[in-house]
Order: sequence, then structure tokens, then C-alpha cells
Amino acid sequence: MISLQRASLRYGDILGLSPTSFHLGPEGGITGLLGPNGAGKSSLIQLLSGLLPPSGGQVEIFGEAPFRNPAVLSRLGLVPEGDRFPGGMRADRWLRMMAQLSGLEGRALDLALRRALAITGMEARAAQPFTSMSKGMRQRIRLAQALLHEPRLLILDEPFNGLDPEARLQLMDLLRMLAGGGTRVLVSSHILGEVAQLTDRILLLFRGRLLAEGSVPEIRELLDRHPVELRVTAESATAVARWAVEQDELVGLRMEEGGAVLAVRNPRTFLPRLQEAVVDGRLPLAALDPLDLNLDAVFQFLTKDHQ
Ligand SMILES: Nc1ncnc2c1ncn2[C@@H]1O[C@H](COP(=O)(O)OP(=O)(O)OP(=O)(O)O)[C@@H](O)[C@H]1O
Repeated sequence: MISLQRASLRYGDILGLSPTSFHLGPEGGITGLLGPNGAGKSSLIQLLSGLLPPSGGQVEIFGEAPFRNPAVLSRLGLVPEGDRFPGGMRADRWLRMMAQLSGLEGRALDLALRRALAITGMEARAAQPFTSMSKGMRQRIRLAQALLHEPRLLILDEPFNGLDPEARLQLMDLLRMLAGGGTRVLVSSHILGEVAQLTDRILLLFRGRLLAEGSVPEIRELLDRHPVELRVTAESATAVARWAVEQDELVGLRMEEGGAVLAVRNPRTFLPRLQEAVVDGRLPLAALDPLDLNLDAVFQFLTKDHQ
């Protein structure tokens, strides 16, 4: 259903997405697009939803290029990032306008509107202006809009941003329900905990690159296998080196003035032991700095919000 072959996106000199390839089959279910700010999630979503053509390579949705392609766009629903609406306008009037823009009219339009509002639980409240709605309600109206034409593929860009916990859970339930009904859902987030609550199927983006594809445990394992470089500053670098070489995780050691650089695998098991040794007074450590900043940033965001 979704296929990318070395698809990339440039904004002038800036590379938003490096050549990226992956394939997602036609079955329903939820896929998480995970990555910190600037990872390239929105760039990928712009390509998938046909808002921009790839700068190189190919993007195919339902077997066709999505850019300006009504055959694809009529089967795709998009909830873009952000929270902008025409100020005092009533939500149902805005939805009606959007439905007309997507070619619906008459009875079909009324039915589509009623159906989308029923799915999102907004029937009773859609006659309100946007200005009197909570962010969670506005988000559901945005979702209703994306569902008007009953898309087979629904793409949401950071839909949980700014929602309170209750609205977040309600939106998750809605997405699960849609996926259960056969819609393929692609949802982006910078928080692993959010994505992990919805799905185990993850595309991990980082600095415009697809870093990994797999389940949460697979991605964690992958990162654990990758050595991380840590610079330790210590009064006695030899004492640190002596301790470090006894640790199974150590795969490299470089002595330098005032300390050493350690290359370690499985930082999740290594770091607590290092901390314990420092607290017990066995290691005279003054500072610890990760050198492999790329991996460290990924590692931190992967572990930080995981429940
Ligand atoms: N319109 C644009 N013009 C120039 N550079 C852009 C534009 N949009 C994105 N970029 C750059 O492309 C890279 C990827 O950004 P993108 O918005 O796709 O990431 P993201 O993962 O969605 O992050 P965020 O959640 O912060 O939007 C970043 O370096 C970003 O600064």
C-alpha cells in the first residue's frame, strides 16, 4: 500500500529526508512514525500525502505516485500538524465546506458528515464555533474532516501534541477502533511511550534518515548492540580504566589527558553499574559525557518516555 524507493525531499539546500526506502502492506493496523524534532517526520508525511513531490526516488501509495493525484488522494485522509481554524466559524459549517471541496454533495455529503461526527463523538457539539472548543475537541473535528471520504489510509502528524491525558486516551481509542475496522493508520510522534501504547510497528526516523524499522523491543535491541562512546573525566584515569576493562560491555578504551574514552555496548546495563561504582566511592569520576551524540540523543528519547 505504501512503498518508498530511495525517496528524498530537499528544501533548497536543506535535506528534509535522505533517500529512504520502505514498504508497508495493505493490511489494516497502526504504524508509528517515531523521531525527535527535525527528524523528517513531517517531510515524509508531505511526500506520502502528495503535498510535495519527492526530490529524488519514488513514492507510491496504492500503486501510484500521490503528488497531485486525485486517484490516491481520494483514498487518503490527512490530519496535519498544528491547530489552525477559521476563527469564529462553526465546526459543522467548516466540515461541510471541506466535504464540498472533496467533491461530496447532497445526500452523500449529509451522510458523510453524520458518519464522521458519529465516529469522532462530536455530533452533539459540532454546531459550536472553534473558538469555544477545547484542543481535544478541535483535534476530533480535524479527524472527522480527514474521515469524511472514508479513506483507507489515514495519516496523522503529531496528533497528540498539546492534548491533555484524557483527550490523548480518547484519540488513541479512536485510532484503535479505526484500525480495527480495516483502516491503515500512520501516526507520527516524538514520544516512544505514545507510539508504544498504540502499536509495536515502528519506523524510526532520525536526522532525515530512516534509522530502523521494527518493533519496540527490536529497536531497543538494535540500539543496545550499537556501541556508545563515553568520555570520563577522573583524577585517576587508570583507576577508571582498570574498572572498565572488567566490564563485559566495554568494546574500546582510549586513554587521554585527565580521563579516558570508553566505547560500550548495552549502555542500559553498563550505566547503572557505573553509577553504583561512583556512588560507592570505588570510581573517582568527575564527569561523564557522551561523545556519540547522535546515538545518545536517539537513545535518550527512546528510553525517556517509555513506560
Ligand atoms: N519548509 C521548510 N524549509 C526548509 N527546511 C525545512 C522545511 N521543513 C522542514 N525543514 C527541515 O527539514 C528537516 C526535517 O524537518 P521535519 O519538519 O520533516 O521534521 P519533523 O520530524 O517533522 O520535526 P518537527 O516535529 O520538529 O516538525 C529539518 O532540518 C527541518 O529544519
